[in-house]
Amino acid sequence: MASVAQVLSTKLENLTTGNESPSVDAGEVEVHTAEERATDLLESSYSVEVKLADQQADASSPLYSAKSFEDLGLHEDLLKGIYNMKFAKPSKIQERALPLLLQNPPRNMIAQSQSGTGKTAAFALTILSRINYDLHAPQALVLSPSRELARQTMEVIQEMGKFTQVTTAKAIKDETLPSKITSHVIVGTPGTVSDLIKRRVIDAKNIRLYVLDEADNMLDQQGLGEQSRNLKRLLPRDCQVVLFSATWADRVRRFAEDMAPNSNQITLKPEELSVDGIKQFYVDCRNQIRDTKSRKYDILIGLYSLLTVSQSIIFVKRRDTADDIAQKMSEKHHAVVSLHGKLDSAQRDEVIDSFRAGKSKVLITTNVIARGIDIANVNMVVNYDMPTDQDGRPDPETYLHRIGRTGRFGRTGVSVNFVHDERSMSVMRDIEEHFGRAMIALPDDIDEAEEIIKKAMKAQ
Ligand SMILES: Nc1ncnc2c1ncn2[C@@H]1O[C@H](COP(=O)(O)OP(=O)(O)OP(=O)(O)O)[C@@H](O)[C@H]1O
Repeated sequence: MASVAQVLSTKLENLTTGNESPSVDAGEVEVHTAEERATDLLESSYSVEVKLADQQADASSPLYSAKSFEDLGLHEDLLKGIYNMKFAKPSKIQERALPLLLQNPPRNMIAQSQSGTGKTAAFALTILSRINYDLHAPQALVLSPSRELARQTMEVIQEMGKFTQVTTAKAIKDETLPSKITSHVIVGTPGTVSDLIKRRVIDAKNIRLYVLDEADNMLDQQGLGEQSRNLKRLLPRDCQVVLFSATWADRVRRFAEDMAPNSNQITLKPEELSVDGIKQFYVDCRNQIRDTKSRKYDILIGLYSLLTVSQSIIFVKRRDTADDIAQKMSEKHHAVVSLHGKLDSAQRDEVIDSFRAGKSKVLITTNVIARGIDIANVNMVVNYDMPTDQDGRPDPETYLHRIGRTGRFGRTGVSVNFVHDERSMSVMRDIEEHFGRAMIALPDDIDEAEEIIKKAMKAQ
């Protein structure tokens, strides 16, 4: 009979070689143009599956593209910006979305692509292509669900637009702003942006592009959804609405279509959403002699004392758990920071900046930064508490965003889920089923577990 370790390493190999992955039609992306979807209404279900012209081995990869940035017809100043950022070729979402986003007259867009595949550049290049640089007034408005993501997105737009005349402003809490913003692009969180429009610090009349990043999250939350919808009413009627996310739960699609009527759409199936570079494990903390709470913590500490992880993020449910673990791990000399909504703006900026700069190695956080944050060195994500919604139901969307903080743009990464009772096990199983991906049990022996994780981090 094979040992547990043998079974695990075979499973791991299968995962690495893709043998256990559900089959994905190589090189197919579903693109539904607005016209085609109008036909859908008349003729039951009609969808266009665009086959890539050049079906190479990796054509199913979301990073694969048959085109170059030149083929996408971008302005020379933008090409300079892109190449300066060391982007060689567009990713699949960039290749697919940009021609639709840049068509005239402008069309709304609802787009989906796996985490870490370059959605930000897709909308940033659209914004930078559409601005009238001679007009010193806000022309593009981007909403993000967190201040950390708004700050990051602003930096991407600035870097990409380095060779243009673009001016930018951040509309986030506690930011010092002029009495009238004349910058071309505003990136902010919904509450602050609404407030600034109400106070006429932002004049919305020239806004021609309204982008909701992590749009499903914004439209799904009561407060944010209402603010985003109210804001749209204040914008010019012909403003192009662009909604991006890695996840689009069915219940949110209706809101999205109201927000972005007659849109072009790019969609993925749930089983196409998992990023192959992220290997997903779980630790079963049940049936331990000690109570599960301290056992969970012991296993966490055990993992961290053995593993050399460049940087990692630990997700917990509650703010006080984040602080508690951060304090205990600091006492064990780990370079840890915690980030959650109880911190003030300055503290939040300091924490994320320190983590981004690599000064701290472990970030313990709640769902506040589950989405969008892009830090290349993060090679492990721990779900210390499995993600559930307010009613305690499994939350596969949040799960996918959390683990997507690693394995960015083709890098390898590992996620480790902590299961401590029947409930958390059932949450994990539901999430597995939702995405059609098996998570691999790590053995109780911490040294063995470490070997497996290390191997997965190096795989590819
Ligand atoms: N064409 C490209 N070539 C090389 N790197 C790229 C390209 N496009 C984007 N990237 C890089 O890939 C990383 C992930 O991009 P981005 O943050 O836009 O992902 P995303 O799809 O928005 O992910 P998420 O769903 O997590 O928000 C970034 O570091 C970005 O600089």
